[in-house]
Amino acid sequence: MPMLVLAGTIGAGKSSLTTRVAKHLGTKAFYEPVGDNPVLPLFYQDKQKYGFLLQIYFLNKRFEMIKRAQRDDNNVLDRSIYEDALFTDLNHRLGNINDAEAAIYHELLDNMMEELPFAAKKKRPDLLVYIEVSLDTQLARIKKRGRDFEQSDELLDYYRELRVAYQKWFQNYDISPKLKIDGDQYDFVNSAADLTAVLNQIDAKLNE
Ligand SMILES: Nc1ncnc2c1ncn2[C@@H]1O[C@H](COP(=O)(O)OP(=O)(O)OP(=O)(O)O)[C@@H](O)[C@H]1O
Ligand SMILES: Nc1nc(=O)c2ncn([C@H]3C[C@H](O)[C@@H](CO)O3)c2[nH]1
Repeated sequence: MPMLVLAGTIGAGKSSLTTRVAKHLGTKAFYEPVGDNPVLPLFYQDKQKYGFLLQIYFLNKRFEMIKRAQRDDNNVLDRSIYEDALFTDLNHRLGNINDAEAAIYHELLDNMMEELPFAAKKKRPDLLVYIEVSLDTQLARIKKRGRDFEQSDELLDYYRELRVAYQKWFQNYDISPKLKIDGDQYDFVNSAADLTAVLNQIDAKLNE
């Protein structure tokens, strides 16, 4: 049975699709910590003060999640460890994380990756599914979901930068087979037909 990873920017639909793909494949779903994350609301209030701490928080949780998931060899993960580094690099570039913090983060990440069979490519994901959405769709979904700390108009530039960083990252991603899903076109949350179309694309890619 496969190990799938769902990737995409904030509000792209990863958690929603993780649930549906796991159900479809009869596998376990592993979610990113959000509601119980004490650092996330603080980060959105003061990115420079909490940027590094948030990256360490997510890296630690991600590592834990991958280790749990690997016990089963049969699962769907909401976001990849590779995207954590994308967030770190973007926040470094934006000045929210300083040079020393970025260097420490990457050293720690390398050390941790050596402990994962994942990193040795023995156990990389069988498929990375990237959901791409336009900025308008992303903003509409963030609004609809309604997490308070993600609503400020001041975050518009951050969301814009993140989207561009994601596009480049996906283009260069070569660690496993990959598939892009058009999250504007397919409403896999409300339309059964759209969900089937997306699941068919995933099945076809897994069977390649
Ligand atoms: N394809 C879609 N069509 C319509 N609505 C969607 C779609 N994907 C997600 N949504 C809605 O958009 C909101 C965000 O979705 P979701 O929480 O799955 O995103 P996410 O990528 O996991 O976000 P985050 O990175 O912030 O955790 C939810 O309200 C969800 O119902
Ligand atoms: N700065 C930062 N670094 C990360 O590694 C990271 N991973 C997720 N997030 C934020 C995005 C959503 O608000 C929310 C849910 O994805 O958490 C992150 N933010």
